[in-house]
Amino acid sequence: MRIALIAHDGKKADMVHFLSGFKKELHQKEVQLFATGTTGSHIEKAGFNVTKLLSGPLGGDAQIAAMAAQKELDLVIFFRDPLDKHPHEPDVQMLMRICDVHNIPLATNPAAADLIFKFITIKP
Ligand SMILES: O=C(CO)COP(=O)(O)O
Repeated sequence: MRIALIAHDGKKADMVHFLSGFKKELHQKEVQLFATGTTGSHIEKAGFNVTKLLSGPLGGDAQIAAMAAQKELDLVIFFRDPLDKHPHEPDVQMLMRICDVHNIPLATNPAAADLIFKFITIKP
């Protein structure tokens, strides 16, 4: 299971908190985590192994989108901050569009991500 993790600045703490609730599941060797740069640093500090890509505003969202388009991801978790502005909003929209084009599951808030993780982890 290849999972991409992205969080806007106002949601990075939520991302770490969310992942901490699934520590055991996420440490299984078949789970591979990818993240945009700064999100990845936060996740790493919380004790997870994660492949860090570029920071979002520098192209990280676009890199994740490229991976999704090439079927290199099974799930994208993107905690967006709907109350803030982002200079790379076109990249954000592009990433979500690519997920829909290629039918990649995309969770944009902790409640949706929680449902997906619970579904995945109870499956054999
Ligand atoms: O900007 C982002 C998503 O659009 C996230 O990028 P960072 O993880 O580098 O902050």
